[in-house]
Amino acid sequence: MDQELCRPDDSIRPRALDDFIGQDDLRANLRVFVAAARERGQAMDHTLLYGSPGLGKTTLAQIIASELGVNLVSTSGPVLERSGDLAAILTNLGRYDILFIDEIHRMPPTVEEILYPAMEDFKLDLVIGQGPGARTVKIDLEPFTLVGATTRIGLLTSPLRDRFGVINRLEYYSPEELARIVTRAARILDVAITEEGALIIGRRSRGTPRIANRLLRRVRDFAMVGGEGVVTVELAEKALARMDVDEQGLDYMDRKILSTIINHYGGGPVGVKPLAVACSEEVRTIEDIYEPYLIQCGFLKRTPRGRVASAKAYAHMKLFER
Ligand SMILES: Nc1ncnc2c1ncn2[C@@H]1O[C@H](COP(=O)(O)OP(=O)(O)OP(=O)(O)O)[C@@H](O)[C@H]1O
Ligand SMILES: [Mg+2]
Repeated sequence: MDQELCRPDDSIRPRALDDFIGQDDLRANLRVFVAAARERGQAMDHTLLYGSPGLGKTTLAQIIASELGVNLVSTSGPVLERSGDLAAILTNLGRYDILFIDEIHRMPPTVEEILYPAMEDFKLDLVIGQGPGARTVKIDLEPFTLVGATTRIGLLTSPLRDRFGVINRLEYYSPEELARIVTRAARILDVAITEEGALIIGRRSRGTPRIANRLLRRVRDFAMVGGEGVVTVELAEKALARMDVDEQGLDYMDRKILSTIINHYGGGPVGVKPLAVACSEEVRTIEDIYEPYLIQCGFLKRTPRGRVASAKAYAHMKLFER
């Protein structure tokens, strides 16, 4: 229990490609790339994974390393403040290791520049000294694979993007896939759940495994306290209603965004900044987390003049008027 509290994701995070549910095309491709790299005895091509938060980018990076049988070294864009930070990591990589850089779009330009020769030729250009006496030395690196992850592919510079051999987009999951993910997690967490109960959670998880797993944990609490211990349709529906998650999987903030556009801005268009202020939320959070799903479901449209609520949004929000 303690361990679960500290690292809530670890026990249910899939460890092998076979346990990873959904993203079928991507998974099939990765299987080929991994097998080919192993067969050739080379580092796998640099791989970029992009998609909304919680769709499995970090999980996949770990799986790639374990399928290749190599070490994974993890860091993230914002952590790499100076080029020396990245140089230290690169020189310590072992042969064919995976270097995972999360939020790679947030790497400072000076750090990004030393990544180019490292990715291309497995070389590091180090500048030693300062001023007129400064000189560059080239250091050979072990062949490695860079796995980059980002929620914002549009913010990647093109020189960086072009150096990835493989660029993969993670899609939202279907309710059925999410139900399978929930069923698998329930088995690991020792929660009894019916097939239909899992589908209810799957339908309301915004296409996102991380949310599905989080809802499962909360529904489990309701099943244990005051329930029969089994997650049935009735129990799942009751628990999700208590958590303010509606039938479309929208939560309080999603509905607040829609109702703000409809009631304060006549349905839009409204810019994301005033919208964020009106909702007391950060622009980035709205852009990265809420908007993509609202757009995907057809509740929201992005136009050059701002965000617009769709007819579907009006119909959905009517349900909440009293
Ligand atoms: N395909 C999948 N099958 C089963 N579980 C999954 C799958 N994808 C993700 N998960 C679960 O969802 C959780 C979130 O996944 P992960 O941390 O890999 O997302 P991410 O894309 O890296 O998100 P972020 O952008 O926020 O870093 C994981 O702990 C894992 O348990
Ligand atoms: Mg991640």
